[in-house]
Amino acid sequence: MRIVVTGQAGQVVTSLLERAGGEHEVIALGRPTLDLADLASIEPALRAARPDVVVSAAAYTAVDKAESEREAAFAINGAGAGEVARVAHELLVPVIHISTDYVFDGTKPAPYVESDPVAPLGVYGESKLAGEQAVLAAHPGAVILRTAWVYSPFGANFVKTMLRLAESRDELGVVGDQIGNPTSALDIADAVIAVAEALVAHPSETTRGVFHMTGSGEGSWADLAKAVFEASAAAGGPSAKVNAIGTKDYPTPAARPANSRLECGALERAYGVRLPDWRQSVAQVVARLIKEKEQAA
Ligand SMILES: NC(=O)C1=CN([C@@H]2O[C@H](COP(=O)(O)OP(=O)(O)OC[C@H]3O[C@@H](n4cnc5c(N)ncnc54)[C@H](OP(=O)(O)O)[C@@H]3O)[C@@H](O)[C@H]2O)C=CC1
Ligand SMILES: Cc1cn([C@H]2C[C@H](O)[C@@H](COP(=O)(O)OP(=O)(O)O[C@H]3O[C@@H](C)C(=O)[C@@H](O)[C@H]3O)O2)c(=O)[nH]c1=O
Ligand SMILES: [Mg+2]
Repeated sequence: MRIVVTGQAGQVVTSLLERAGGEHEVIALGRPTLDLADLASIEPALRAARPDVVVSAAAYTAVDKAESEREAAFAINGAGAGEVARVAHELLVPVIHISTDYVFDGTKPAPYVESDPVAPLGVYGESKLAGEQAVLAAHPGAVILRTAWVYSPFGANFVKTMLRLAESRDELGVVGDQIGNPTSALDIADAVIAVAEALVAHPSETTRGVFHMTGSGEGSWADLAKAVFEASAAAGGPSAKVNAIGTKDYPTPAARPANSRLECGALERAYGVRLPDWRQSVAQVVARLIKEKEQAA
């Protein structure tokens, strides 16, 4: 199977390249060949790559910066994502589009299901919601996978930020009143490949639409930071004391949902896919990061 994925060095695209193994071919299409902000670049790039399935993983992901770059966020996450889906439909191949927990406002006192009303708090979430709508309008057979709190050995993410901060600080204040489901991009890659295999092998037996897909188990950002330092200390890496603080004590340009938890049972029922427990995956990623850093030194 030829999996064509948007983006070049992002966490999910890099994880797909690593996890596809010898079994599937993964072709990563990034700028300048495929630029989501340049709609005319998308069709020729996707056509030339001859996909069996398209994974739409590239996005404008700078949550705070998006507040002052609304146009760029909407061009990339809204119109760009819609064009990727339109071309996939024209090429008669399935599209798997990655979206986010930030489409919700976080006021629900329980994990969100797919049919819950969306109400993004910031520009990033609004632009990703516009993308979901554009993708579904352009490709009626699209599968949208909403994930959350993504970390990996690659790119920029909260886990790597915590390890970097611990190099120079003994204590860190981390918000304890936003809860969600930390998700390893490597686990996302395994799940996306499984969904892609089903879509390509048994298209008529698959359910399409929106699915939630996060790591199993929940926690706050402070819990995630603590898990990072536990794993880091065990592997001989840096650690810091985590002080759980309130959202009000960590002001940011973009508001974030207090409850980001996503209920993922529908994906398991439709595709038999369930992601591992987040603590186990965090420990694996942190151990790898520490080991790679030692080897590089
Ligand atoms: N990170 C997270 O915590 C979460 C992410 N998501 C979603 O998951 C998906 C993957 O995220 P993740 O891998 O973490 O993203 P990253 O922030 O790691 O990488 C973003 C990717 O998008 C690419 N990109 C950005 N702008 C453009 C553009 N104009 N044209 C083409 N490519 C572009 C980047 O390109 P380049 O390789 O050139 O830098 C990069 O490959 C996204 O859709 C995101 O919205 C959902 C929930 C949580
Ligand atoms: C670095 C840092 C962050 N925080 C807080 C700020 C924020 O509330 C929370 C997470 O901060 P970040 O900016 O790393 O995370 P953020 O960029 O909001 O992460 C989001 O990215 C997008 C792309 C998504 O789709 C979401 O699912 C989510 O993963 O932690 C602290 O409390 N202390 C700290 O030292
Ligand atoms: Mg960030």
